[in-house]
Amino acid sequence: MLSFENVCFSYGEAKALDGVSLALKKGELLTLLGPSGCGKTTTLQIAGGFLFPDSGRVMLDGRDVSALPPEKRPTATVFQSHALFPHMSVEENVAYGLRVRGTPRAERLRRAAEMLERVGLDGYLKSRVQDLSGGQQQRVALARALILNPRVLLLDEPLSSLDARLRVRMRAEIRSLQKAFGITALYVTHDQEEALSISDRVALMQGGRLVQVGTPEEVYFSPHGDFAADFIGDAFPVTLEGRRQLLRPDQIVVAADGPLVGTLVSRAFLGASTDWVIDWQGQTLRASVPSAAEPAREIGGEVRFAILPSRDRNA
Ligand SMILES: Nc1ncnc2c1ncn2[C@@H]1O[C@H](COP(=O)(O)OP(=O)(O)OP(=O)(O)O)[C@@H](O)[C@H]1O
Repeated sequence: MLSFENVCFSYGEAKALDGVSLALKKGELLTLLGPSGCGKTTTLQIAGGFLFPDSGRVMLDGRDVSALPPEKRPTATVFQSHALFPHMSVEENVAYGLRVRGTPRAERLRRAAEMLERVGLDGYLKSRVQDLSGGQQQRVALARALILNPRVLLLDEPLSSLDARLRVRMRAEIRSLQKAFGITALYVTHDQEEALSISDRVALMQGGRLVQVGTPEEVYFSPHGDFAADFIGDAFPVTLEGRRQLLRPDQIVVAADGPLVGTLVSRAFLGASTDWVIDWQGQTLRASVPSAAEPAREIGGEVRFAILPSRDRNA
């Protein structure tokens, strides 16, 4: 479908991508995940034809598209800012790409209306985009991309301008639209929860390279190295029975009859859960305690807990 073959790219002297090889399967949603500056957006822009590789190739349906500009590629991009035209109505925004392609007016408006119905915005055809909510604008941006019938949909942090609640709702909507259309999608985010919840596979990046590519469960339960374990799931290192291990906060279970005894160093209330930092034999542990079941404890007081075995299949 879409693949990157040993793609390298530099902005002047600064190397942004250092040999990225990745193949998307037909109909899958693959997420590029990683910290700021790791090269996610650069990879997406190379897929969309906004940037061209210094070396390596981008293949789409078996064809080398490395040198093609965006309008010559069967891709469509949804940007972080939505990039909608504020002076145009919703239907004009959605029909825009068809207008550029020379589709007759009656047909493009018919298809725009159809697409807006599919994203749940029928009734808003004549609205001005600035009168819509953030979530509705997001759906207009999706409809505008999907109407072009792209082979691959590219999404660059499409939810980052929305508030936290709407982000959670819209990621489910994007996922269900992507499945309903059966479209292959490349999605960029720096939010690990978003990546785990929305993806068929996650590609974790660091410093312009791919660290690990796998299903959400694979990258969570079998991280390749400390960076992956820490970035996806906040793992921390502990020495247990003379062996270094990576634990996650949900493996530390605070319980009155726990076999291990430590000292509570600090706690941070997060709502549904409360993060505890526990000192245990000079080692620092982090526990995620369900707030409803949080025992009353003084900072500096004794804490009893158990450690759940790791589900890491490589451990
Ligand atoms: N236009 C540019 N000119 C120079 N350097 C750039 C430019 N755009 C990006 N870079 C650099 O290239 C590297 C990769 O950037 P990129 O935007 O792909 O990362 P990212 O993972 O998408 O980060 P973010 O999540 O912050 O958007 C970074 O070190 C960044 O500083």
